[in-house]
Amino acid sequence: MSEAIDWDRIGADLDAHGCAVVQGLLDAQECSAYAGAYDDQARYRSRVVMERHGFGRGEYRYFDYPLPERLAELRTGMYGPLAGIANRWHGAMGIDTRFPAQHDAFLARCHAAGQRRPTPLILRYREGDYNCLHQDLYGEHVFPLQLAILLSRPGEDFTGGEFVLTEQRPRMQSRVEVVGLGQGDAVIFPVNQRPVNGTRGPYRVTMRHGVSRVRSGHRHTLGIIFHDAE
Ligand SMILES: O=C(O)CCC(=O)C(=O)O
Ligand SMILES: [Fe+2]
Repeated sequence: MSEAIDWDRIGADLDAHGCAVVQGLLDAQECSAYAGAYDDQARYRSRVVMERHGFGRGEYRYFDYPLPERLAELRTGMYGPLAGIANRWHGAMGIDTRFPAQHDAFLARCHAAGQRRPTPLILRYREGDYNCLHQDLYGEHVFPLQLAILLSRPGEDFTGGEFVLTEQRPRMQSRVEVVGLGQGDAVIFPVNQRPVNGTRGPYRVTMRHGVSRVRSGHRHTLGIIFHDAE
């Protein structure tokens, strides 16, 4: 995170659209290093083949602790500013839980509740693979924002495979958002719910995310979730 990130713009985009993009969060070298280490099993605690669980098609691996240094820095560094947005959102949604300013303190809360397993993950999609709409909830403690970083080059390494978000509004039709990402770009999005301003004050909408079918090539992403898993 060498360049300054415009957190006011990110907060405004999240409020208005339910997602925000940070361009070039990782450089091309970092992206290919993560993607190239997909098969380096020593870094990961487990592997999930999506088809076996009805999650879609493709696979992913959860990193083990200790996380690679840069990944740990990214997770801790992004948490602080996002905690401010998360607390504001909880206020707007009438949810009592508040998040501490430091990621360590939030992780201590997760760990005390038995959520001790790291959740950062790397995903790999090949031709025909996709990720069904889902939510990354791993226990009672949920940090309401997460990010996904595209490691591959759209149009060069792969085609298709678009990141999508759906927003389910109470007693209304659902809305969809397709997020255009370049290599190294991150999308920040809600894990579960977000507040939307209505004429009678804010109401809650339910969000899900997924990936459309990869038409050709290989697509890798790095996912950063701030709560740990049971
Ligand atoms: O591959 C993607 O873009 C989505 C990955 C995902 O579901 C996540 O990071 O939680
Ligand atoms: Fe996910």
